[in-house]
Amino acid sequence: MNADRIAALSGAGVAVEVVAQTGSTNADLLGRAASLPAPVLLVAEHQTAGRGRAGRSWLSSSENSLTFSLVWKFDGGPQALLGLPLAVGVMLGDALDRLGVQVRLKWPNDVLKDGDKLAGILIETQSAPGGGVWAVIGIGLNLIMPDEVEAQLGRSAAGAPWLARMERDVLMAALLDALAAGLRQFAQHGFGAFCVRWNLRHAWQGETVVILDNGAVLHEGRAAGVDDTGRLLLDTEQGRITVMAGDVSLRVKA
Ligand SMILES: O=C(O)CCCC[C@@H]1SC[C@@H]2NC(=O)N[C@@H]21
Repeated sequence: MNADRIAALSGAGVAVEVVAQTGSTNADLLGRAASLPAPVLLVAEHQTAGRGRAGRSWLSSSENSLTFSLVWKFDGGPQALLGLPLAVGVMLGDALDRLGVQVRLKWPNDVLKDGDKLAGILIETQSAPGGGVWAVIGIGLNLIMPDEVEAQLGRSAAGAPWLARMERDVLMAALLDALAAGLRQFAQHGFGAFCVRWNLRHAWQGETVVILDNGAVLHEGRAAGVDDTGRLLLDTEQGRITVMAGDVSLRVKA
């Protein structure tokens, strides 16, 4: 992939860097955030220590996935980022739709294609000394899922062969444009500007789900979308509750 070409194809005005290999693009940008004057996109052709949500690792194949992080500074404290991971899911969903791949979203921020995970989003943050907060938005997109990666994951994951045939620089520029426009909108209006679109893409709307914490079931109920701060609404036997954290899984029928 070519950084100059991605920057030229994109209208986002964001600095672009491409490296052949690194441990984790998120770790790299978190380490540099304090010295960055403006947003930077870092793309890695290969990651050796990709990080996933909840301390998990992120496995991907070099040839068949896109792994990148975008660092963005927001005014305000951590509150300003409420719902950001979900909003990024909407930005990706809209961009992928335009590229001909229909996706849905699983709370809090997985991108699904035909029920399997197509992309994962990991946002890590750091306070800026003079005020504000840096968000490092890391995205791993599976273009084609090779059998050996699926075997290591222990589950099936989606691929998007149509995207895999696209020129990588063109695909990356399209995603960068969607993210930059979306992040500017988020900075002004917060998750409220994305909530309706998230709910329209909700993969498990009305389905009976369980909320898990380290594998233990915390709640069970019907998924009813998210509120305007990004919390999952769950209709349980005791009434509606809001869920702030955890993994959601479809209930396995007895
Ligand atoms: O667990 C998840 O679903 C989130 C996965 C996020 C993976 C991406 S790949 C690029 C960036 N760098 C990392 O180390 N992780 C994110």
